[in-house]
Amino acid sequence: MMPFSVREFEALARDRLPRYAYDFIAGGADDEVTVRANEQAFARLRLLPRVLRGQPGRDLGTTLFGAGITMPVLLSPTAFHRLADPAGEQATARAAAKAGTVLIASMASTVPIGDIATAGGADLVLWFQLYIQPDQAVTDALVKRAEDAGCRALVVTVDSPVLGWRQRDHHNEFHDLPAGLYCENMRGLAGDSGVRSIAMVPELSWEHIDRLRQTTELPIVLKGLMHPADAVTAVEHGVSGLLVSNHGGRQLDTAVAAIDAVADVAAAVDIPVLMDGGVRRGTDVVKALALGAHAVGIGRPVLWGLAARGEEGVLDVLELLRGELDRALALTGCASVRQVTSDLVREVRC
Ligand SMILES: Cc1cc2nc3c(=O)[nH]c(=O)nc-3n(C[C@H](O)[C@H](O)[C@H](O)COP(=O)(O)O)c2cc1C
Ligand SMILES: CCCCC(=O)C(=O)O
Repeated sequence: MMPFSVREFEALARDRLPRYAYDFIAGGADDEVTVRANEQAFARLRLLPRVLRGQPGRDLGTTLFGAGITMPVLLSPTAFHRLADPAGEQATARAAAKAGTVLIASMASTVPIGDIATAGGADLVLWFQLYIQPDQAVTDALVKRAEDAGCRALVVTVDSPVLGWRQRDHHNEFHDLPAGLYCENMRGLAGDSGVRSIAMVPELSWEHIDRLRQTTELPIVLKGLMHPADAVTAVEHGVSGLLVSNHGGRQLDTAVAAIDAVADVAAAVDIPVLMDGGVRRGTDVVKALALGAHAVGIGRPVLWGLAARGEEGVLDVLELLRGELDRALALTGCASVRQVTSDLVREVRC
């Protein structure tokens, strides 16, 4: 069956993946209230279209930190792509390059960042997601690896001072990567224990961000920030962008849906605000833009594409979303992503 939506890709991926891998990807923290809320919140937002604004075509392109991208849909960082396909992050990188959008490579990738960059080639806009490590020398080495690979931004995940309680992983006893898979970016660094050697740092604070700011010239994006007061503080600390996210409901369960946090954060700052969590349709992208996001990220949909059909599947997912976004813009009366305004969304009770 040819999938015609992200949801249909998920069904295909579910059939193909071993149970533990499907659960790792689909699952979230505790009761998974926030996993569900991320999608449900989009359904609660409804579009109020404009008509008769005659336009021959739509311009989906935008720019981020000086790089042009063909649509405001990024690949959010997700760990362990080789769980979904043997080519792992290399396949994902090729698809992102072909689609002309940003790949935020996870620090927990199963292909080293340099090889991801090589696979994507010169066309790929590559960013690196970082968990700041307890040992500064390890963090510095990771930043150096990302810079050497040509990454154009650092995305620092700040919603994980400890890891969320992933009940499905406990039931499946999924604690170590299968033989042959490795957190490749950690290889050879101090404390590298081989498997899942990434540490969460409960002490993480603004001082860590200040220190990182002094270490690198790359733009820093904070990922996992939801509160407008934190957004203001981030700007004071020289942060260049924000990715509003609750980690796809994998960290703090019962956190508000990511889309519900966007408007207040966007109103509080002048730097680019991105969001991820629950984006499954082109109409979701329009809603996020209307609420002030510059672009959105997708996490699980990429892995569904990868598990279903490798590189081609990731590209199919991205192109499905591009088509949906294009149609949604046409149907709301927008000639470009810049024309999406806040009056196009209404919240309903359902
Ligand atoms: C399987 C999986 C692995 C993830 N790994 C990471 C990671 O390594 N680093 C990170 O910052 N976020 C990670 N995330 C969170 C995503 O970046 C993103 O916030 C989330 O998936 C967005 O929600 P969505 O899956 O509904 O699109 C992961 C999410 C999933 C589903
Ligand atoms: C130590 C890897 C963490 C990956 C991650 O962020 C997630 O599974 O959500």
